Amino acid sequence: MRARVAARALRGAIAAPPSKSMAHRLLLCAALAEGETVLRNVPASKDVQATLRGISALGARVRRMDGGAYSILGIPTGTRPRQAAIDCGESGSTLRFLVPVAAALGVETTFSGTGQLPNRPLSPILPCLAAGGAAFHYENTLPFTLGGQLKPGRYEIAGDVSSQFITGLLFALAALEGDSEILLTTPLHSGPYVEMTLQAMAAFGVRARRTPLGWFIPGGQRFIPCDTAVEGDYSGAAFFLCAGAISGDVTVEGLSPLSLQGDRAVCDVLERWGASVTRGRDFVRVQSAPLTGGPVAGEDIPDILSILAVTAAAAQGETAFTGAARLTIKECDRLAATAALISDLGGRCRGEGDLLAVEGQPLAEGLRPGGPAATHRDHRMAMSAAIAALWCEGPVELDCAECVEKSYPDFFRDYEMLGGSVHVF
Ligand SMILES: O=C(O)C1=C[C@@H](OP(=O)(O)O)[C@@H](O)[C@H](O)C1
Ligand SMILES: C=C(OP(=O)(O)O)C(=O)O
Repeated sequence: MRARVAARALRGAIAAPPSKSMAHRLLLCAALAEGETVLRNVPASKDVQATLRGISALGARVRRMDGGAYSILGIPTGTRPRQAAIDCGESGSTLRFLVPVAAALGVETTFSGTGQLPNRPLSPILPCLAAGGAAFHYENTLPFTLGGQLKPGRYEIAGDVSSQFITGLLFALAALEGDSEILLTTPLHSGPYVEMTLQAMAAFGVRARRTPLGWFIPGGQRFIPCDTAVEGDYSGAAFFLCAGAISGDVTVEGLSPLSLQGDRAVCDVLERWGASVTRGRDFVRVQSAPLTGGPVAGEDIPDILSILAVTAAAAQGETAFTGAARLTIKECDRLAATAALISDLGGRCRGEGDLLAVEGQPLAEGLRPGGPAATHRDHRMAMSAAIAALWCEGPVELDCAECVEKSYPDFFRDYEMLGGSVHVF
């Protein structure tokens, strides 16, 4: 499905979508708990559907309630399935969280996936799982089957490929009877995501302690079921907050200023660049103002780098994002795709090594042509392209509109609510 989108400015208020990252985590904890958890404000995104399928396959009983809530009966200790098959769709989080968890539960599980997922890295976690008791034969693609039984102990892993491996290990090791330790062999990137993991675990009464080189996870802990709601998503909201900064006045409701989400940094970056940012108790409002770009460290905030680059294209001066190499292993090579998107629409951007560099041009100095935009079927590229339409004279034509369903199914509805035009064909 293609879409032609256009907007001169976006104005108004929308509700933040629920956080996909927090939903994955709370669902995992609920699956590991004994008894019934009620989880409210669960996103309808495809990735979260994949995690719901995954925990069901491992033995959790999932029931949809009214209004986006779910009841989850945790995986019973005595009657776990011996085998399971999980289609992770395109969700890296689902795969990388569930691989160590399945091994901790001792359920022989076949993991499959679509899109780029079979090509995204999994190998960094496999040696430590093998040393810890898991058994598998992995040929650098999916499907692959993992069996064996993970034991408590010492797990060494790189911190700079994907933090999702560490999140998965934290869940898995906390479900074992003995004490364990995670040791980072390289510095941690995407660190705030690990903090979100610890926060989700704490909501279920489970703890891990930071050590100089990793985490200590006491064994014999129990995940205690609870009734909780998924918080609003800064990663999805970032698209419209950036739109407010480029041209307009956008309020996103349901965003907590206390959230541990690393992508909350979008507010600080936009403010530093000159936008007017108001942080309320439960909302963020961004109003446009003349923007001047400036350097951004991207190591911890990979999911907002593309939309920040699109925003920097409408700012005065050059903006350099460091830590951009990790964008090459997302749903597409987002480093190349972001540079191509901005360049194809008439802006200036290059991606090289660990650097994404944008040469901006303020709106007052003229609009860019617009035209076709390649999404590579990547939700964050599609949403970035739609916001880039704000600095384009003509419409922007996306080659795939439905890919937004991976994280933000209502994206185009919200785009229209704020005054943008969307024609799907
Ligand atoms: O843990 C998470 O919820 C995520 C971690 C990040 O991945 P990396 O840790 O691989 O950077 C991020 O890009 C992804 O969208 C969600
Ligand atoms: C990379 C993403 O998610 P995942 O790694 O879970 O597929 C994302 O949402 O941009």
